[in-house]
Amino acid sequence: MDQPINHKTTASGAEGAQLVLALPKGRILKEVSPLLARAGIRPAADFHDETSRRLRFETNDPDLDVIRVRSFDVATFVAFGAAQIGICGADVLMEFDYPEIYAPLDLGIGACRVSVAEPVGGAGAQGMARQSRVAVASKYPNIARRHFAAKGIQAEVVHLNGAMELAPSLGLSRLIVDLVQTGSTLKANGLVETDVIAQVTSRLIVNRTALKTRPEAIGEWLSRFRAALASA
Ligand SMILES: Nc1ncnc2c1ncn2[C@@H]1O[C@H](COP(=O)(O)OP(=O)(O)OP(=O)(O)O)[C@@H](O)[C@H]1O
Ligand SMILES: O=P(O)(O)OC[C@H]1O[C@H](OP(=O)(O)OP(=O)(O)O)[C@H](O)[C@@H]1O
Repeated sequence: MDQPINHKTTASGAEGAQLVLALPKGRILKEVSPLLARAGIRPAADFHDETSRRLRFETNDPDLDVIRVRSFDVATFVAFGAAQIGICGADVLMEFDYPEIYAPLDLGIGACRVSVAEPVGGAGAQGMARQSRVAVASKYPNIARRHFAAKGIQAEVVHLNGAMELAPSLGLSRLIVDLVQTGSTLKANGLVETDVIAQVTSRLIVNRTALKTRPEAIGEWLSRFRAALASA
C-alpha cells in the first residue's frame, strides 16, 4: 500500500512538484495517524515526536511532504495554496468558509459538535429568543454571529482562543459557543448546552486551484484516502 504514487502532474509549470499535506497538531493528529498509515503515508520518524521543533517533514513518498500546524491554520495554508491538501475539523471550515477550499471526504474522526451553552439555571434557548442582543464568548466568532443573526439576535462576540467555559462565571459573556463532545467540560464549569449549531467531524480538504492544475496527483491521493477509509 505504501509505494510512491504515480505523479504525472500537469500543474501551472509544476510537473513533478512536491505536494504538501497540512496536518493539525493536537488531538486530531492521534486519530489521523492510523489513517495516514492505511493511505500509505509514512512521515519521517520525528513527525510523531512532540518535542521535535521541525514543522515540515519528508515522507516515504519523495513527492509528498507533511507540515504540522494548528488546526485553524490547516485551513489557511490550504486556502492560500501553500499546502495543496489538508485535514481539519468541519468547525474550522464553517468558521472561515473559504471559497478556495473543497472538502470532498468526511474522515469520520474528531466527532464533536458546535453548541451554545449557558450557566445552569439560565434562560435556555427559548428564553434567548426574546432578546435582541447577547454577549457570547467563542473561538468561532463567525459561526456565533451567523447562528444568532438567523434568530434575529445580534451577538456581541468576545473572541477567545480557549477556556471559553470560564467566560460566563467571570462576567465576560452571558453565553459561549464552543465544541462539546462528552459534555464533561461544560458540566465541570457549571454550564449546560442549550442549542446544537452543527455536528462536526474532520474532513480531507483540497485547494480548488491545485485540484484543477494537478488533477492526477491530487486525485490519486483522494483515492488513497477513500480506500484507507473503506479498509478501516
Ligand atoms: N472534545 C473534542 N472532541 C472531539 N473533537 C474535538 C474536540 N475538541 C476539538 N475537536 C476537534 O479537533 C480540532 C482541534 O481541536 P482544538 O482546536 O481544541 O485544538 P487542539 O487539539 O487543542 O490543538 P491547538 O489548540 O494547539 O490547535 C477541532 O477543530 C475539532 O474539529
Ligand atoms: O465535551 P468535552 O468532551 O468535555 O470536550 C469539549 C472540550 O474539548 C475542547 O477543548 P480542548 O480539550 O481541545 O482544549 P482547548 O480549550 O485548548 O481547545 C473544547 O474546546 C471543549 O473545551
